[in-house]
Amino acid sequence: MPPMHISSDHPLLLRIADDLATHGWSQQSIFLPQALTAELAGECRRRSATGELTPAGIGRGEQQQVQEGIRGDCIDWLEPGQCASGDAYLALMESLRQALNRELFLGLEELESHFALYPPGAYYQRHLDRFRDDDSRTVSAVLYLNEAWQPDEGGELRLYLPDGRVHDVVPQGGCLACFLSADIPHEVLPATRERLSLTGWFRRRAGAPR
Ligand SMILES: O=C(O)CCC(=O)C(=O)O
Ligand SMILES: [Fe+2]
Repeated sequence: MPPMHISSDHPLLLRIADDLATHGWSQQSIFLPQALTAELAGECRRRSATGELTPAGIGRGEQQQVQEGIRGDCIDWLEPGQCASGDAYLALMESLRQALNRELFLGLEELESHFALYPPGAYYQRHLDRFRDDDSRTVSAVLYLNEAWQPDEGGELRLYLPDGRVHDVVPQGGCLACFLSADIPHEVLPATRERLSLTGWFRRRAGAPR
């Protein structure tokens, strides 16, 4: 993977900041170069094949439970230094973090991200990404890793917008969906094929004023 750097004043990142400020969400259909998307998809599949992905839980800490009736995906956290494609993604997200802080004064301090795989038929019921006992998740950013997703394969991310409308994001490879974690309820609809993503949350210090 060639080293990739996007400066924090790249127009794509400024557009995301502007969308978040104006609407609370943003969809960038061509966010990642195809080669990087393919490498990240390969890493997600590799982790699946070696059993590194595990059923995702609901909630935090000791209250965490696996409930397939609420969410049916398997996940594995991405840490720096694990793979070149992951590091390239983290570098991009660092530029996005700097852009959001500079443009929107969000005070985002860190990113947590995991690979996710939804088997066919799996879904994630409507929810908010902010935990009741921890308000540090501020911006959610979901990157899709699915090559040539067809419109009839389902698997949309359905956003419930503040104005009462819904917006469906097709999980097409290279597409990034961002939204304010506390403000936009959303759900993942079931798909007829395996659905891969890399989901990140920019966090502020827990307890910081909104
Ligand atoms: O994969 C998606 O489209 C969204 C996943 C999600 O909502 C979550 O992991 O909290
Ligand atoms: Fe979510």
